[in-house]
Amino acid sequence: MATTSPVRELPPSPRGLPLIGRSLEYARDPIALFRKQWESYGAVSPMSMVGGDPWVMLLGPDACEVALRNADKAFANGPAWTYLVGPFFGRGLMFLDFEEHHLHRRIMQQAFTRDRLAGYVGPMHAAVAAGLAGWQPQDGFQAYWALKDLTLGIATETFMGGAEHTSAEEMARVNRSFIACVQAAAAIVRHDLPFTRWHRGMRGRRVLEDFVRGYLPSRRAAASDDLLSVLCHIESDEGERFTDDDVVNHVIFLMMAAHDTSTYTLSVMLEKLGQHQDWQVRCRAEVLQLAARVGDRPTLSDLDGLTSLDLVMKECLRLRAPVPVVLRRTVKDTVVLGTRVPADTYVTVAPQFSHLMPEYWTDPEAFDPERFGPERREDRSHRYAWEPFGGGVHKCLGMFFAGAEVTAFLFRFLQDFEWTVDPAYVAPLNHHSLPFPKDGQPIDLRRR
Ligand code: HEM
Repeated sequence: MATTSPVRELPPSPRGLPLIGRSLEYARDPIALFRKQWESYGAVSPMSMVGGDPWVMLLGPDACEVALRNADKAFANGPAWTYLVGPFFGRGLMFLDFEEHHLHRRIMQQAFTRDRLAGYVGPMHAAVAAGLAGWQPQDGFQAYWALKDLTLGIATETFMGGAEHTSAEEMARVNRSFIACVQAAAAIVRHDLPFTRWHRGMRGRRVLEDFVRGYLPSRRAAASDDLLSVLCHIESDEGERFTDDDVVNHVIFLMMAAHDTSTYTLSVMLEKLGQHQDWQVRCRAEVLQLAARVGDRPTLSDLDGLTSLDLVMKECLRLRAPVPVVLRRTVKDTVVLGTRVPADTYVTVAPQFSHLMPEYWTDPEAFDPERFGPERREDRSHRYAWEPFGGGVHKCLGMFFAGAEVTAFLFRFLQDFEWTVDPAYVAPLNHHSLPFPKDGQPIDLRRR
């Protein structure tokens, strides 16, 4: 006779501090918190975070897979992400669920086809060249902040067609507004009161809306290759299109989704390539070979051939995922690996922990890009062992865009510069919202 194991109930959550639960512990050292939870409870553990609501943490690829695949439609994105950053990025694709998400994703996919991506690569090269022209080689060069400006330049070129008529000063204000919106996610006071982070985030959102809305008439009037224009004109196979509000919401979310994640990925790559000169030399040799063959402006297919850079990018995303956790909220009771998770529970899904589990990776803390090479393919140890771009229906729509952006940048950078980072350096990370190096990621930079 078949037997079924009884469903376990979650043990009570450790209390943490009033109002903020264990958020500070997360902000201090998320990996240490993941390990503590894993050792105390295993894959499904109780948590307490900001707001005092019940939270659950899912650790390891099996548990992450259940939530990301979402076979019984128990996990929703909107109510979870809205809680964290909804007023600033709400109604972006990642915030939509089920039928509505399906409809918007169907339309938006048209903006990320291979042909469209190939069209974004030209403006990327132009923005990289313009951005790098201002980099002054020196010891302790603050790479992270320079990269942040440069990737905003890429986003402005590829998303907004260069944002003609916006002065450098206004662009700097737009950049500050993004930062205000992202940082508002970590606010303890989550109301629009003067002088609070939340308030600065709300003000930032208004700046961003005015900025994007100002370009709608010209982009609706004539189709061009930038993402804003593409979103104005694309339709799904069934003829569905975005309204003006949809376009504004999607572009603001896309700029956020693309900006911090790519900046951090590049910053980690500069750190690791600065510490591991053998890899820097290897990647440069590949780039020089490509440049000798195709010149200054490689196409998307040319960039695909930079295989060493691809290995390094994958390894950096494993060691330091730009999105270490994704959020969900249960819309009904469900069971994860035998443990009941009640309806209306916030759920933290932690891909970053899977990336460091010795069960799936040899010497997981070591920088070893070759582990992704055809001989080893450690990422195949489990379908969800490596999931920096998430999984299931919400899997990152911009992953190939990010790959193109990163390789377009390094294609130019490796030719023009060489750099070192002390092998003993450990980046001091701020984890209040998406991670970034508090010291600006210093590198010793020389022109070649
Ligand atoms: C290295 C860079 C990036 C990383 C690590 C990353 C990571 C992620 C992750 C983990 C998710 C899933 C969120 C969830 O499941 O709730 C996601 C969603 C998304 N990302 Fe990215 N992302 C990156 C770059 C980009 C770029 C460059 C774009 C756009 C140009 C982009 C657009 C999106 C969109 C539209 C979604 C929502 C997909 C949906 O909900 O259907 N991302 N990203």
